[in-house]
Amino acid sequence: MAKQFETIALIGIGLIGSSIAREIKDKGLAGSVTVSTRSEATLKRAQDLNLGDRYTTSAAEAVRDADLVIVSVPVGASGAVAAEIAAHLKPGAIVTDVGSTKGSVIAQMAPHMPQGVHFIPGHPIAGTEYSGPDAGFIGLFKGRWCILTPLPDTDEAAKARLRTFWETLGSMVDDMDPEHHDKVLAIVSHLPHIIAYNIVGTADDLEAVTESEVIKYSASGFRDFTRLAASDPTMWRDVCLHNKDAILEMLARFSEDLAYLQRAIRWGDGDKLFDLFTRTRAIRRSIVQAGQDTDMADFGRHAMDQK
Ligand SMILES: NC(=O)C1=CN([C@@H]2O[C@H](COP(=O)(O)OP(=O)(O)OC[C@H]3O[C@@H](n4cnc5c(N)ncnc54)[C@H](O)[C@@H]3O)[C@@H](O)[C@H]2O)C=CC1
Ligand SMILES: O=C(O)C(=O)Cc1ccc(O)cc1
Repeated sequence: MAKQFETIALIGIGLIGSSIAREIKDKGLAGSVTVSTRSEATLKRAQDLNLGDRYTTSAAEAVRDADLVIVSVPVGASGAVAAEIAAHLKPGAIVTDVGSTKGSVIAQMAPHMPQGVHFIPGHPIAGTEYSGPDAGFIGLFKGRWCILTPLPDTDEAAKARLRTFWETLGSMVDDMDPEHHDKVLAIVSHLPHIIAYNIVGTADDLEAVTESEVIKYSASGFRDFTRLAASDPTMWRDVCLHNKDAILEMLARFSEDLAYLQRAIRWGDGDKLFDLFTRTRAIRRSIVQAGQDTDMADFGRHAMDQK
């Protein structure tokens, strides 16, 4: 495939950054890739995995000659990274990110972006419960959505280049308003993770009561929750803190609906239960039919296989 950028800088080289690095190398999308991350140990691991061409712990140094800068760090670190790179960005460079929240990332990064630099926030809706440079793999983004949340007055040519980049990685690309993104992702991604952390925590607290049988007899439903609940604690702490309003709004709605369910069970209202379960089954079936089954467990297994 043809080269799309002369130099790409990857700031943060965990699951997402290293998956992007592998794709760039595999598809020959850059003349040169500079990898930067805060810790020496992670950088060394990235070098051992041969994820880039140049390696540095200085994000400022990494972006100096980059035409495309991709920030793939926990969302709480976005502001610090933006502050560090701002003065060193090349005029005309495209700066993007992959953070799971968009309003907060924009609030943290946009004020630092100099005139003449194209800041286009993004979010690939693709991942696993694994983290770190070893967890990345080619194919992670294939057939998955990548949402761009451009600011008003974003340069169309720069946006088109970023769109083409993600499409080359196999993604389908959509534009979205950041506030809308944060609400949608709160219900389809953030709440499921919070619910998983909660149910696994509750089961763990109950271990004494249930004589340690929770893990022993865990059925596949509970196991599905444990996969999500194994996701990176730093990343998900940051998501919760940085999409606070939308998450709290969705949690309130969720609690209300749970109370409705609780009431139906208490009063033996089988019709209500049956109606809800019928409606939700139809949703799952329509997702599977549309070929949009986000069974990330497959990705998880794939990542494990690569280790
Ligand atoms: N894990 C997932 O399934 C998905 C994650 N995301 C988003 O992608 C971003 C990265 O997530 P992962 O790759 O999964 O995380 P990860 O934990 O695998 O990697 C994070 C990387 O950021 C580096 N880092 C942390 N703080 C830093 C700082 N202050 N300066 C420079 N580097 C720093 C770490 O050393 C590591 O290289 C997050 O914002 C997350 O919300 C988006 C889609 C899916
Ligand atoms: O592992 C899973 O099931 C995921 O849902 C992966 C994921 C995590 C965070 C995102 O912002 C996008 C995708």
